Amino acid sequence: MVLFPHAKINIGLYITKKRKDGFHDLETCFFPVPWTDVLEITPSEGEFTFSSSGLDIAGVIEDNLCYKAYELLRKDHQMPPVHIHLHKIIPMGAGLGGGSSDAAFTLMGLRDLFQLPLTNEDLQPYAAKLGSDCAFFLSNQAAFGKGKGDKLSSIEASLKGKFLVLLYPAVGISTAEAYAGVTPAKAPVDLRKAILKADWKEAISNDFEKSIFPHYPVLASLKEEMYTLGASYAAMSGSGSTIFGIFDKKIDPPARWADYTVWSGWVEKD
Ligand SMILES: C[C@@](CO)(OP(=O)(O)O)[C@H](O)COP(=O)(O)OP(=O)(O)OC[C@H]1O[C@@H](n2ccc(N)nc2=O)[C@H](O)[C@@H]1O
Ligand SMILES: Nc1ncnc2c1ncn2[C@@H]1O[C@H](COP(=O)(O)OP(=O)(O)O)[C@@H](O)[C@H]1O
Repeated sequence: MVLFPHAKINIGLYITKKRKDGFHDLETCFFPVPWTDVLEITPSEGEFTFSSSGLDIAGVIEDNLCYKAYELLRKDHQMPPVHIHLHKIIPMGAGLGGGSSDAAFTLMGLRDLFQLPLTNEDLQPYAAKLGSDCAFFLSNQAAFGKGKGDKLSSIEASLKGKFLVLLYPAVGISTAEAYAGVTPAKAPVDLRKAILKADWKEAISNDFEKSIFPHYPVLASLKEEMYTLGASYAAMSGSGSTIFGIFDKKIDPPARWADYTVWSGWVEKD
């Protein structure tokens, strides 16, 4: 079975509270982006095995979220061993949620491969244990997230018909460190309402930009460059360092971005 775990971007991100469990409460809108890894799951003999190609993934196999997803599901459901091959394309530590997406798609892939009687909703508690962002990837649809990012509700907003440009400038930012740099505060807007209006540029922001941009001024200038190129909205995704721009027409990435990882494409589905 071959699956295509996709990336996400956050449009609006407000960190509202430090929780007793050390995590933070946030308010954000997640949007799926069709930049994908390739994940193959096949039944195997003997024991669980894992291989990867494409971008190097740090750590041992036991650290990999695909392995963790398999182990977590296996505790409650009888499953034979599998071989997982992950072709890693989505940059890591980039604010694109690629690892969480791999984990969520592993859960759904195992469920489908072994016909486990589980709905996507039944998979939510497993996803929440694997990562705060993980539950979002169980449905390929824009969602408002609160709590740790795992309390989701659907939103009517969509990027369908927009041309998206994602620029990863190879600045690796640890999510935990990014959270540590933010002072939580009440969200300045009701994001669920603001996302339905047209003035995103004036109304919607990402709290991480305030603490991250002073350390990496290149990120602030890349965001400005997106606007110069005609973006209707530009921002950093999640804890960074990916900067994205939303356009009404196709643009060609400028030659000066040759050192960066760039993905661009039309969004074709809601
Ligand atoms: C910031 C966001 C925004 O969508 O995305 P990324 O930029 O990582 O893609 C997410 O909240 C990232 O979610 P995820 O990447 O799943 O984080 P986790 O693995 O659960 O947690 C990594 C670390 O981030 C911090 N963390 C994460 C989520 C949260 N609500 N509060 C936190 O304080 C904790 O220090 C935790 O140990
Ligand atoms: N299957 C996986 N793919 C990517 N990263 C993984 C995976 N499993 C574990 N990780 C770890 O998770 C970290 C965060 O990766 P990722 O979710 O892609 O980024 P982000 O949190 O910025 O959205 C990586 O640095 C990596 O060490």
